[in-house]
Amino acid sequence: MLLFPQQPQHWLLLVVAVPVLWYLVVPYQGIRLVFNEGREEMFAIEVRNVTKRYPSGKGVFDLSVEVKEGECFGLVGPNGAGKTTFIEIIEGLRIPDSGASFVFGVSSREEGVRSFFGAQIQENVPLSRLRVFEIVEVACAAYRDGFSVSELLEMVGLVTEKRSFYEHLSGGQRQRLRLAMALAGKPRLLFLDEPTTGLDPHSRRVFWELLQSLREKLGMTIFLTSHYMEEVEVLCDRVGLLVDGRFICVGTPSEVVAKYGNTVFVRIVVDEKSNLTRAQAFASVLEVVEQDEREGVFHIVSREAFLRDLGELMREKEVRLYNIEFDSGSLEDVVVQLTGERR
Ligand SMILES: Nc1ncnc2c1ncn2[C@@H]1O[C@H](COP(=O)(O)OP(=O)(O)OP(=O)(O)O)[C@@H](O)[C@H]1O
Repeated sequence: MLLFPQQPQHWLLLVVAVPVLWYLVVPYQGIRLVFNEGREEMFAIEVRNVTKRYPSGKGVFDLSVEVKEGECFGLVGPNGAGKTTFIEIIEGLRIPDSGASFVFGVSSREEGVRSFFGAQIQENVPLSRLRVFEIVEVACAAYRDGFSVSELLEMVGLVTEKRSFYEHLSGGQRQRLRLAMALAGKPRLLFLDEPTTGLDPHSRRVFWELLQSLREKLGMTIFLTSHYMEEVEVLCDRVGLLVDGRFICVGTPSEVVAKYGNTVFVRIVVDEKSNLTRAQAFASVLEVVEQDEREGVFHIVSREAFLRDLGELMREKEVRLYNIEFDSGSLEDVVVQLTGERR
């Protein structure tokens, strides 16, 4: 009767019953489809208008973000901006005052949300008197269908250190061990909170390479916080800059630099008969980074203003150019500039 209604009242029942069942049953199964401009899409992370205000007035305010499956999203911002608060709301460890967040369609408030992600434990967890393989064994014991101890040690390059005590590992090895623990349950989503803080530049690069190769192999989504903009440029598809609990900008690192960066550098080289020493008097030069008679690097107001100055110099002083290169600055320049503007 319900499948092939004959009577108008049965049609009415069908029209009412199906949406009600859909609403009740689908979230229960942990499946929630997001209807987005006619497309059906389920995000790895979806946060809608989340606010958490602490008694001090600090916190995070009206934050929304969507992270696609397989994407690497970087959350950056100064100390106290609200990064940990935001990440812990998504993980279900803090309850927001308002708004909602979902991981693969499951509300962060539900216990089951934990099955989707792995997170790196913090340095202050007491592990020092345990050996590497014992620590990984404990992590593996929590999952039925996760990776084995030997798979994990292989993945993070700690096979030869498996009998070493945690306290004897280098900073880079400890971070790789924490990564192994986070990966134990074969998570679809990995949370990394400042994963390379305290590492030397070489160990940091080793960690980046490891993460990139694991991402290629396992295809997981990554949500990380970082204070290193180079790390974000190397690893992340998109970045969100959080200041005082609010997003100032979200986009790919190059979009953010192109849209918000007003730091422009120029390097010019002139021929041997020309002299560049007058260049620092240009109105368009904010700062001389380096300069000698034939070559100079300047932090400038804009390309247009500098080219006007240079045109004048070439006409009046017969300066001939060998080479000119502009550089828009880095994500770090933009973040420093935007963060400073808000302070
Ligand atoms: N449980 C809490 N109770 C009261 N205030 C808190 C609590 N947790 C964080 N705060 C405050 O909220 C603000 C945001 O803190 P949060 O730790 O989220 O920032 P963060 O961006 O992760 O900082 P950092 O980069 O230093 O780790 C800070 O001013 C902090 O003091």
